[in-house]
Amino acid sequence: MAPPHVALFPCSGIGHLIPFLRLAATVAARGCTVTVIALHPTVSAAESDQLSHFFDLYPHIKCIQFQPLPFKKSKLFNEDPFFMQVEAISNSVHILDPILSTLSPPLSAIISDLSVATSICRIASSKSISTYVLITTSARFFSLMALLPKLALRESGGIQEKAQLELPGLGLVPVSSIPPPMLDSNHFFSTVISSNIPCLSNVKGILMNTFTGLESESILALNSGRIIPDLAPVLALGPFEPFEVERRAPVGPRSILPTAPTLQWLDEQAPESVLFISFGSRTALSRDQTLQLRDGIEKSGCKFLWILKSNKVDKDDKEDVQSILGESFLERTRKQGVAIKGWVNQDRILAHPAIGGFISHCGWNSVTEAVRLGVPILAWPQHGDQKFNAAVVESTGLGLWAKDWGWGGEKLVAGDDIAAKISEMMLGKDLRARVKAVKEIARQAREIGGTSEGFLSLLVQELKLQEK
Ligand SMILES: O=c1ccn([C@@H]2O[C@H](COP(=O)(O)OP(=O)(O)O[C@H]3O[C@H](CO)[C@@H](O)[C@H](O)[C@H]3O)[C@@H](O)[C@H]2O)c(=O)[nH]1
Repeated sequence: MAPPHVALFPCSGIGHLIPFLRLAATVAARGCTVTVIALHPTVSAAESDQLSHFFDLYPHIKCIQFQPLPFKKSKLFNEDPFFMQVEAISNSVHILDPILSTLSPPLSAIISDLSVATSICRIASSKSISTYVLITTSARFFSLMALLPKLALRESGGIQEKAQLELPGLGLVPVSSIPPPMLDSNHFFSTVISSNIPCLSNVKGILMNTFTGLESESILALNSGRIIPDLAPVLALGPFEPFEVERRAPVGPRSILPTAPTLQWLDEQAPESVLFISFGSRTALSRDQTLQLRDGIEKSGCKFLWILKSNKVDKDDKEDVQSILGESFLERTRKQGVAIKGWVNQDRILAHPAIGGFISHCGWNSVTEAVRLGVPILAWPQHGDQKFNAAVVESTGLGLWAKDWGWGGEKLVAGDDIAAKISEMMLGKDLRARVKAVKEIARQAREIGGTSEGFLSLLVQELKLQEK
C-alpha cells in the first residue's frame, strides 16, 4: 500500500514556520509522503534560511512555493509586515485549489495554519482531502481564541472596564492578560481568529504542540466540549522535537555556523550558571527598555548570553551591538557575558549544560523548548498570546512571572527590578527541581506509552486510513 500523502501549509513568521517544519519531519519519519507549501518570498530572512536548511536536510520532502497575490490595503489594514502577509495569503488561498489537485500521489490530508483554515477546509473538502489544523500557541490561549466570537458579542457589555472575566474552561481570567487587539472586534487579529474558529468543528483534528502533563485542564476542557460544543478532537503531540533531531543525522553546516562561537564560550562556563536572554523572532524592546535590561543584567552579576534585536524584521535590523549597548558596558562585562545580534540555534543553546535560566517573552515555541530541555523561565510577555503562555509557565512551576511589568512598552521596567528577578530565578533551587520534574514528564510523554506518542500514533494511523 502506498504511503499517505500529507501537505502542510504554515503561515507567516518563524513562530508558525518552525512548529510546522518540526511536525513535517515527524510525520515524514513515520512513513508519510510529505509536501510543505512554503511562502515565497518570506517576510524575514530567518524564515527563508530555515526553509532552505530544512529542504537540505530532507531532500525527500517536497516543496511547493506559494507566492501570495500582491498585497492590497483593506479596511482591516495593519502595518505589521507579518500581519500584512497573513492578509495577502488569506486573499490568495484560491490559487492553491488547482495546485492541490495536481499533486502526485494524490493528497490524503492537509495540515493548515489556523489563519487560513476556513478557505483550506473549503478547498480540501471539495476534493475529499481531510483537513487538520496545527495550532502554534498554548492550549490555554487557544481556548481564549475559540471563545473569541462569544467575547466579541459581549463587547458592548464593557469587557474593558472589568478586572476579570469568568470564562468556560479557563476560570477567572484577568482582562489585562487578554491581548488588546482581541478586545477590538474590528482589529485584523480578531477578525482572522473569529472567521476561522467556526470551521474547527468540521476539520478532522486539531494538532497542538503541548502535552497533557503541561496543560491537562485546558486540553480536557477543549476535548470535553466545554469551550466549543462540537470542536474537533484536540491531539496534544508536544513538545515537538527540533527537526535536526528527528532526522537523527549530523547537522548541516548552515545550522552550526551562526551558533558555533557562542557554543565555544558556553563550553567554558560552569553548569547552569548562564542566563539566556531572547525575545523570539519578532520582538524588539524599546531602546530605553533595552538599556534598563542591560543595567539589570550587569547588576545581577550573572553570566549571560543575550540575543539582541532592535527591529521587528531581521532584514531591517542593522544597528550593531556596540552602538546599542555602548562600548563601556561591553568592556566591563567582557568576562560576564556575550551579547550578539543575528540568528542562533536557540534549541541547541537551551540544551547546553551551562544554561541555567531563560528570560523569555513566552512565545510558545520558546516555552516548549525550555520545558523539554529543563530550563527555568523568567517570563516577560510582550504581546499576543504571551501572558496566557506565561500563566502556564507560572502555574506549572516552570518559572517566575513579574505581572506588574505589564505588556511590552506599557511601562519602563527598572534595571534594579530586573536584577532582583534574575537573581531570584537563577538561585531558586526549588524552581530548578520543579523544572527538572516537568522535563521528565515531557520526556515520558514522547516515549512509547506516553500521551503525546499515543496521539501521534493515532494521527498517523488516521492518515494511513485516508490513503488514496
Ligand atoms: O535567534 C533565534 C530566535 C528564535 N529562534 C527560534 O524561533 C522560534 C521563535 O518562536 P517563539 O518563541 O514562539 O517566538 P516568536 O517568534 O515571537 O513567535 C510568534 O509565534 C508564536 C507561536 O504562535 C507565538 O507564541 C508568539 O507569541 C509569536 O510572537 C523558537 O523556536 C526559537 O527557538 C532561534 O532558534 N534563534
